[in-house]
Amino acid sequence: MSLKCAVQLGLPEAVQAHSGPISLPELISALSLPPAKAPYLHRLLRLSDNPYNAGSLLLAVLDPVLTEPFHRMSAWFRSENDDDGTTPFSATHGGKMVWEYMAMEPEFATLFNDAMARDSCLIAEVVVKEGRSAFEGVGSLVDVAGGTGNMAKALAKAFPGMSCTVLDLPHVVSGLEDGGNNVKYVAGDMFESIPAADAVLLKVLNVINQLAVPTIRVQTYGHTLCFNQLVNIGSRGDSNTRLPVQTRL
Ligand SMILES: C[S@@+](CC[C@H](N)C(=O)[O-])C[C@H]1O[C@@H](n2cnc3c(N)ncnc32)[C@H](O)[C@@H]1O
Repeated sequence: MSLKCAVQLGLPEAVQAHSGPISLPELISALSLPPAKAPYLHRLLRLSDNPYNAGSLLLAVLDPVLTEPFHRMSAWFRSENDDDGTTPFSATHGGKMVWEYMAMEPEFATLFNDAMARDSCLIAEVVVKEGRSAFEGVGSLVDVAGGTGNMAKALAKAFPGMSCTVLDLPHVVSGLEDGGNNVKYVAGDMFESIPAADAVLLKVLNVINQLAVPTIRVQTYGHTLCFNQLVNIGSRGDSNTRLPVQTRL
């Protein structure tokens, strides 16, 4: 919650905007805070603005839109609704599922999409550096549920011969310009159709308990590339899975 407060106050931006080290009084002034609050300010974590800034992710996951459903989990467990598709999220938000909710709440959707885009910046950098072989011979690729396209943009830049299509729901991609970097956007539902391409990219998150470090696997299943972010929740790892990126062909 301290991080949320720091981001809401605009602390990272104030530090970033200041040329050189910033003193506490200068920071208080830059943030337009009462001088009496100076003693408390040093307790807040400082985040700096850069493409990997976790601020929007933090604000998204701590937003009541996402935290409220957790307060209803025990009630959901006890309820007899196994076959009606109700989730803690939909029970909180008038029966809407998460993507349906996002389509109707642009402010939260923007926050969430920005959080995803920041994450993709980081993952794309690792994938491009460590997983190049998975893209050899791929002339066209479609990033399914690719959000606002940061992954596709990074891939198109790294592999100029490859054209990239980002498929996502209309409220996410409508209004986004086709990038000059061989990137175009298609609004649609992945359960209805996926644009034709040499390869289909899926970025998924798995929480498993065998790995010692967070790991990204670039796996290919036929023409499907799967960026599998494996997040460790265990304590032991084995030597085969310690690489930051694995390419499985
Ligand atoms: C967790 S976000 C991941 C976005 C992006 N792949 C990334 O890693 O940054 C999931 C994405 O799936 C999209 N999505 C959900 N249902 C979809 C559907 N039926 N068809 C296409 N996209 C969908 C959402 O709009 C959202 O952008």
